[in-house]
Amino acid sequence: MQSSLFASAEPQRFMLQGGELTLYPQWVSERKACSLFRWLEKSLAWEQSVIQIYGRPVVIPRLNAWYGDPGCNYQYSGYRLPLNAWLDPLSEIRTRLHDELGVETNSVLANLYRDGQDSVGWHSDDEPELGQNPVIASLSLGGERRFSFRHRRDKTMPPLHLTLTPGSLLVMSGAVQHNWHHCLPKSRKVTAPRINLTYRKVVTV
Ligand SMILES: O=C(O)CCC(=O)C(=O)O
Ligand SMILES: [Fe+2]
Repeated sequence: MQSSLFASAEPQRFMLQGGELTLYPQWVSERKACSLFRWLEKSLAWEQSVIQIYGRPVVIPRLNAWYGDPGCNYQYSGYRLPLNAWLDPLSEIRTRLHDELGVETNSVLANLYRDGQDSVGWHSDDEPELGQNPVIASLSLGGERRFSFRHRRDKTMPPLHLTLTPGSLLVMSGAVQHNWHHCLPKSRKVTAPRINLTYRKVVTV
């Protein structure tokens, strides 16, 4: 399935077995998405982390940075990201997620895909510190990218391909992380960098 670029700002819902995705195509205006992108690109504590895959060091093909409440520690693939204190524009989005959508978070993982060669491979956000069935709210800024889901076990389930446009918010909830993997593939068609803010709730603070 391929989502089209909706002119309407109506949320789109996708029922995935055991979970749900809600895509708000224009959660942030184009103008605001643009200024936020520029500010985040120059202001966040970006680093290119080195993770462990099958015991070997791998330099991730993107930059990332971690912000959150004190004690919100987050580790993936054997690497613990340094925790940074909230910056106002990041906490403003956190407050809006809570007030408008009832999504409670205490941290945010920012990703910067510098070009089409930057990516994130198939994974699910199922680290123990996020608890069972986490709600993850993901804001896209900058260049548009494709984002795909495939079932973790049942290969007969059709994959889902979304296009994440600047200003769009994707909320993943229910058993999405338990049942599905997601990825942001490399692409030769990409012409602009992208920043993604994935708001999360670390439950083992
Ligand atoms: O860039 C994205 O939209 C998603 C990134 C992601 O899946 C992650 O940080 O866990
Ligand atoms: Fe993820």
